[in-house]
Amino acid sequence: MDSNTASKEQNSSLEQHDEPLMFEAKTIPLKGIGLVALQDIPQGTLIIQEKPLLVTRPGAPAALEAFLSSELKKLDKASQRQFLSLHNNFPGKHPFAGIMKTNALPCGSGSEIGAVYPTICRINHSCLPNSQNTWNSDTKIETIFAISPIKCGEEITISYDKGGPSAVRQASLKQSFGFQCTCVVCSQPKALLRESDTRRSRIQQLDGQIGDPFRMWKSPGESLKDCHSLLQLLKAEYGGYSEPFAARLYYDAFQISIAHGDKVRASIFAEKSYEARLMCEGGETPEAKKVKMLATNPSNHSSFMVYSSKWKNTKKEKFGEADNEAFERWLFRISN
Ligand SMILES: C[S@@+](CC[C@H](N)C(=O)[O-])C[C@H]1O[C@@H](n2cnc3c(N)ncnc32)[C@H](O)[C@@H]1O
Repeated sequence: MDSNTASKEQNSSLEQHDEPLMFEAKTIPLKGIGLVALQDIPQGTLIIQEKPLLVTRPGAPAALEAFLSSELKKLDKASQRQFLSLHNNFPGKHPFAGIMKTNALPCGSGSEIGAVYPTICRINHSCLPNSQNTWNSDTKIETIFAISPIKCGEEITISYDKGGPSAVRQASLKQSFGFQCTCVVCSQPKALLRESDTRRSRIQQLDGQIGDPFRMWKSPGESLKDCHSLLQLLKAEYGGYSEPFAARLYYDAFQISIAHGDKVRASIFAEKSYEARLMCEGGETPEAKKVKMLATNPSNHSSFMVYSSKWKNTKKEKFGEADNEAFERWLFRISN
């Protein structure tokens, strides 16, 4: 099926939804089908939510093919058609496994289990995406939220990459998805791309450093400073729309603070993590609910004072300042 026919079919199945759609499926030059906004979409908007067509775990191609073939037989004809119309970058002996490999999104961050969706799987990649995909393990539904404002006519994009500088991203996108990325980041003039590469490499490095439990234990002040540096880098690289990363970063800062007994900062970090999650996945995921609860009761976390009580709050401590910069320095324990 060519991509024009496939996008027409896609739109006719979308028209069966009750709500007016914020987007349409369209052929995008050099990308096959993509989703394009039919209206301005504000940041934090739920664009679409879908149940999986098929869920699977990784396996050898032949075994996966047999599993998918039997799962496919259990679907109704319309769903079978939707699955078979999805793009396949790996045609050949194992067509069902190829469709899965091209389209499956992980059911949760780092999960080996993946799922495909009739419409969400039409969303193309950008290294500066305007949307985020999230699996809700309670409702078993995948959501797409706008993580930055999207203009009418703009393509809706998510990120397929695992971060890092452009050469690393390009190689992995080429190998896993068969395309050369020409997004706004990758097609910047060389000097700007170099600056972006430096920031993204440093972002990866800081991210790894912050997650090191030994450092959180022995040098929590340094870990917290890294969180602050990472936040500045994210703001520079993602133009102020860094919520998907900030949600995790604030949760790391929460964990560092609570493990050394600082309930006040921990509560603020948990609230900030919740606000960031609200923008990119809504308030109904188990992760968002948990962090909201921790903002109210930070000491409910299992690592409360596990490393030390050296940051236990005293009545004398002055919590926060009116001025934003001073407040940030206080929050991240940055001395002059
Ligand atoms: C999950 S599908 C996305 C929808 C797909 N375009 C379609 O026609 O159904 C992934 C495939 O879309 C294409 N694709 C996604 N993002 C792209 C991009 N930024 N540039 C070029 N092709 C892209 C690649 O062929 C990739 O393997």
